[in-house]
Amino acid sequence: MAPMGIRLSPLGVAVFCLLGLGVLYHLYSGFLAGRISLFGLGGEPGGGGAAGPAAAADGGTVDLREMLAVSVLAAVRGGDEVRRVRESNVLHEKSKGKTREGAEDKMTSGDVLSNRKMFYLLKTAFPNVQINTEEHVDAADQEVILWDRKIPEDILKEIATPKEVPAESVTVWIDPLDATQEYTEDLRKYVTTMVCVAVNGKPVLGVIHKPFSEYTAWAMVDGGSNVKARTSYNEKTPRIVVSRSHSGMVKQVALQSFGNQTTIIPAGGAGYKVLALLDVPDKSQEKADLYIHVTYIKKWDICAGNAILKALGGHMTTLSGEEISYTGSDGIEGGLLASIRMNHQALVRKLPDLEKTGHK
Ligand SMILES: Nc1ncnc2c1ncn2[C@@H]1O[C@H](COP(=O)(O)O)[C@@H](OP(=O)(O)O)[C@H]1O
Ligand SMILES: [Mg+2]
Repeated sequence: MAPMGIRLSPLGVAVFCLLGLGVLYHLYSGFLAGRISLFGLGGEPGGGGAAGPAAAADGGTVDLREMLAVSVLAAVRGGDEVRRVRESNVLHEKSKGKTREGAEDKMTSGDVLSNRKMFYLLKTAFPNVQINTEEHVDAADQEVILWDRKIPEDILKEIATPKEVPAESVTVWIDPLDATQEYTEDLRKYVTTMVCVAVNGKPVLGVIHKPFSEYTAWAMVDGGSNVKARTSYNEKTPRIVVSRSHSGMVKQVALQSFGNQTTIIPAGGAGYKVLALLDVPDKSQEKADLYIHVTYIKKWDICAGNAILKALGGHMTTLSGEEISYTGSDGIEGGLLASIRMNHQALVRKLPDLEKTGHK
């Protein structure tokens, strides 16, 4: 029975309902915004759970062992995209512009889709760390890729304890498809996906994955690795692996420094060329004693290889022997020299000064 003396005005009911809807909308949009910031680009960490952000659990620190585990997974998942696109034969090849030397800087669906998987897997697991990646990340096309936080046995076996560092000291470098030029030419053996973690600009862990042979090399400085150096290298007349598509004057530089007996091996991909210096079981992998590059190159191309070489006692420096800092600008100007189990500084002394000789 309706209470006596109270009349419900239709206008009052409508205003009341609208107010109610407003309150509900406010609450719900706040909740949604919270979810988006959790998984979004650089949002504040929150929540927990199996796949919750690592930094939140430990007051702004991240465990490098966990970062290694998720980096391996990211390289493999990115590699699955790279392989899938290549096998579909629909690459949607585009030019991003030209390099300084005038070569086409190419991009394909393989680069874009691999980048999306790798970036969001790492960003979801570690929302507080800086991630620099070769390809543009489309914020309108976000993907939440949960990680189960399981560290694979081979990593646990090599690295027994967690290695915490402040999240703000970390810079991650992703190359979702190294050797894009060769990928478009269907030269599959050169193609890799790479992840590198630098701490205060120093490369500390690297992952290089070959999607077409499903081989993955990883190493952490002062941690462990699943790859090692070969037992011997030819320092006197080295086999030198160099770029086949961004070579500049590298052949002249190599022959001038190490003599005409030197064998030059042109190859695609900076990841492939670092693996050429190591003891890699993959049959499609050529072997070399040194890796030299003379033109400009980007840090996502070289950071993972630098970290792996460093972890195994090798070196990657500019041609004048300077260490490379993996913060700040995207690229390096001074060329590259990579070696392992050799006197690196003695090799540097054999090289000409590129600025003076104009051999870039
Ligand atoms: N002069 C240059 N300018 C820009 N990028 C360069 C470069 N030389 C090499 N690179 C990049 O470094 C990687 C290895 O090069 P190369 O195969 O010639 O040795 C390639 O990366 P991506 O394939 O990821 O673009 C290539 O584009
Ligand atoms: Mg690339």
